Amino acid sequence: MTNIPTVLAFDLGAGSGRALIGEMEEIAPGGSRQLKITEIHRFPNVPVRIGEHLHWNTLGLLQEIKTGISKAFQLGYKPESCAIDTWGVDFGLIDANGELLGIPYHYRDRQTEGLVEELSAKLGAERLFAESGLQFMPFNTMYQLYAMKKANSPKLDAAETLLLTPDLLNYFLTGRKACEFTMATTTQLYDPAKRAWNKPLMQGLGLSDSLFLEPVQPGTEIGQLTEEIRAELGVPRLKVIAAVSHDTESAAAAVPASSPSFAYLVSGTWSLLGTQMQEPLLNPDVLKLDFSNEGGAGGSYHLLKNIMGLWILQECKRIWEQRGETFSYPQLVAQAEATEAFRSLIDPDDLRFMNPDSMPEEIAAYCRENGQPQPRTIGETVRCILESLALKYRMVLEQAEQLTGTVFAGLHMVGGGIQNELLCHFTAGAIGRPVWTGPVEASAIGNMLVQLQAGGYLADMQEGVELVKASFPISTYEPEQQSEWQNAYARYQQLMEVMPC
Ligand SMILES: C[C@H](O)[C@H](O)[C@@H](O)C(=O)CO
Repeated sequence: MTNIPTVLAFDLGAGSGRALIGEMEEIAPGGSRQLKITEIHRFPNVPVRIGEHLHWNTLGLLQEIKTGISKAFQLGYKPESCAIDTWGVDFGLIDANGELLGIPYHYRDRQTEGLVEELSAKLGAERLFAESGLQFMPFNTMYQLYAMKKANSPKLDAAETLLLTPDLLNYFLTGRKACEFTMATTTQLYDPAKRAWNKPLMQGLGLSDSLFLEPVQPGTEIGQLTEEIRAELGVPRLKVIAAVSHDTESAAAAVPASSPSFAYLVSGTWSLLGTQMQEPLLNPDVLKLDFSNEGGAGGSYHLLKNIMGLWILQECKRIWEQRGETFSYPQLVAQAEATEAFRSLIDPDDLRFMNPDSMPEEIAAYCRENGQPQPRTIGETVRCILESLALKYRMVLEQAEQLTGTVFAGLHMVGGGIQNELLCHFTAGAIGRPVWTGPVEASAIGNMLVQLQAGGYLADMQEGVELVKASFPISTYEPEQQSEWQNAYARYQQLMEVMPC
């Protein structure tokens, strides 16, 4: 019997993490191949508040990763390698003895409030953009480090190395420190034009430039599981590979597009809407429209925008549950469907939605302050969120077209958010073009493709995309109710003029 190439992917999102096995099966001898994915472990990712700060439960996440590795072997799989992808920007600091200093901050921690404005005034927004290519988001690594600097954090003085979350977890697994390229590009301290760390900027902020390791490309072997972990788990040798470690870009690498130039939306806690480029786009229009250039697979760059995403709905659901009103997502969507269309709209990217004490009340306040009826029911609130997201997607899609001079035939949506079919319908309606959805597990699949390529089973990532197309169904949503969506978009544009993003 021939061995089926098997890999283990860990995909960690802001709300939950998953371990999935990927098996590349030959469906006819010498013929076409398919990727079969099996989820073997799922765990919540719950941030922890200590005093005034919000942190990740990094050690808990490591423990869940170890459980995922154990389960893989207990279930009889023989993965050749494993790899981890996570959200961007966050990090741990390692001291001279190789130990973690403190507990990594969560990107929604409030320590960076006001720092976008402060650093733009101090250094110039133009310079910051030209040298990072990034959207001005308060949680970018640069602002987090600057907040620590301003607070005289002793951790910064004691730190020898900064490891971004996937690199940190890889370090715990292997004892090897590395910095993966796509994560490095989310820091705002990496210069995309020079493809190098921005040491003058680090020095200007009072940060030690030796904190940052030379980036490695996805597919690089980080090392083997440490002897200690193998003994603890009772598992054989296992290679740890650098994935496209930033989950957004991992998902983008798995978009089953047929055209070389396509627009995608990675839908989850965040909505990341963009398109792949070969080189970063760093002109003043990109700065004005506040887009990001983030590193992707194969050294590519992606022009994209972070949109607040389903976080707004997740937070409402959490608050309603606290009040004893517990509904599943399908139940929430059913309530939204039964309400009046386009009653009230919000700008999902207003920073007030970043981490408010009560999301439903924040939405109601936004509507009131903008002369709109405030949502009265759960269904009305959910509808307001989903319609507003869809309209925002149209705005950002059109901006991406304007910046790249490309007209996109439709939008590929991937990630967990595509399970919300109403959002997919609304998106097709809002953009007035087809929406193609799938696969749900795009980030984990992108992670697997990198491992399969590193193992020599795929010639390149394009062959990986063909594998995705052969393996996972795509659903199509056609645009409907076009005059209603046009009117809503006109209203939405007016709202954006009042409160620009
Ligand atoms: C901080 C955000 O999570 C990040 O910028 C975004 O790109 C992401 O990684 C979403 O998972």
